[in-house]
Formats: sequence, structure tokens, C-alpha cells
Amino acid sequence: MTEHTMTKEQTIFDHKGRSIQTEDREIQIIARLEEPLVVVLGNVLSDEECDELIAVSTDNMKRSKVGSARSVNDIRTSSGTFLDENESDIITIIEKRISSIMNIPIEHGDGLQILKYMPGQEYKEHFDFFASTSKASSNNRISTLVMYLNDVEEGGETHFPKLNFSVTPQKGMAVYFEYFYRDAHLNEQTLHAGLPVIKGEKWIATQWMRKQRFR
Ligand SMILES: O=C(O)CCC(=O)C(=O)O
Ligand SMILES: [Fe+2]
Repeated sequence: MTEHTMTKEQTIFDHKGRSIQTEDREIQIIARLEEPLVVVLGNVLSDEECDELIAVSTDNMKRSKVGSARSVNDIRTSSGTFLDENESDIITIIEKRISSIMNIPIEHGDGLQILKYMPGQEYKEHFDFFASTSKASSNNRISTLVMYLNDVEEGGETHFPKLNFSVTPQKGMAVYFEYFYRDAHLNEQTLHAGLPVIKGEKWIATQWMRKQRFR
């Protein structure tokens, strides 16, 4: 018998019940899959916060297009930018909230990443953790929070092919998952994709957390 069939592994996300009370906002726990842990969350960001994150990154993306040459990436066809906490006051507020939801100090986080998908653009199946052969795996990622910044007219679901599970983007909502299990099989089940957007735009903010301090 493998380990995970005998006892459920300890998770990082330790919230129970129907909501998470953070310093400034009550987050709803809408749905959860226990192993691997995948949680759908509501009321993570206000409409104003979503709009502000899009506005701040629209400027950033324009700037980065002028500057460095963008590398062509077949896996991810969206455009994106990393925000730093000095960019806007709301980033600090949001990062605090994210840290209490994810139960990890924000110093363990990669910078908040904003992605924009136009129709036809997608993020193909991938893991958020790095392969053990890669240098980055020495301080590997352990958990992810994908926040939806707008409603997508059609398509753009976050899809977990090994779990037969999809999350429809809804403005202000989020999906959380973690992959810090001793059982490698559980980690591999967090394979996921951003399905192609069919109609409209899709904007997300992603927070990845590392095992150890990263900033
Ligand atoms: O676009 C999505 O729904 C998924 C995004 C994602 O996988 C990521 O940012 O790591
Ligand atoms: Fe991902």
C-alpha cells in the first residue's frame, strides 16, 4: 500500500469551515478537493482591486515591450509582468492577505505575476514546481494561488487534467493548490493548464510560494 492511501498527509493550507478571516477581508471557501489539496476561494479581491491590478500591469507591459526583447514561449502564449511591492499600495495590502490565505510568509513568495490572455492564448499543461534536475529546485515552489481579475466571456478555465477538474474564471475568485507532498504522485496530480480563451480577455494574478525565503 502506498503511503497516501493509509494516512492523509499534512497540508500547508490549514483553514477549516466556510471562510477565512484575514486582517481586512473574509474569504469564502467554495469547494475543496482533499488530496492533492485544491481549494476554490471566493471574495479574495474586490472589484476595485482587480481593476487596479490590471491598470498597474497594463502600464508595465507596455514598458517591457519597448525595452527587452520578449522571448517566444510555446508553452505560455499570454503576456505577463511581475509586480513589485513598491508599485502600488494595494500590492502590499493584497500580499498580506495572500500570505494569510496561503499560510506562508510573503518573503517566501515570487513576486506577484500578472498574466493577460487574448483569444487563442493559453498556458499549456505544466507543473508549478521545478524538476529536481533544475537549479531552481533547491528552493522549490510549494504552493500556488491563481486569482481571477476579470470574467472571461468564454474559455480560459484553469484545468487539472489528472483530476478531471476545471475552474471557471470569475472576477475576484481564486484557486489554491499545493504540491509539497512526500508522495511524488500527489504532486504530479497538480498538473494544470490555462485553457485557451475563446471569447474576451483573461487577466490573472498568480502567487507562487517557495519552501524557503526567496526575497
Ligand atoms: O491561467 C491559468 O488559469 C493558470 C495559470 C497558471 O498555471 C500559473 O500562473 O502558473
Ligand atoms: Fe501554473
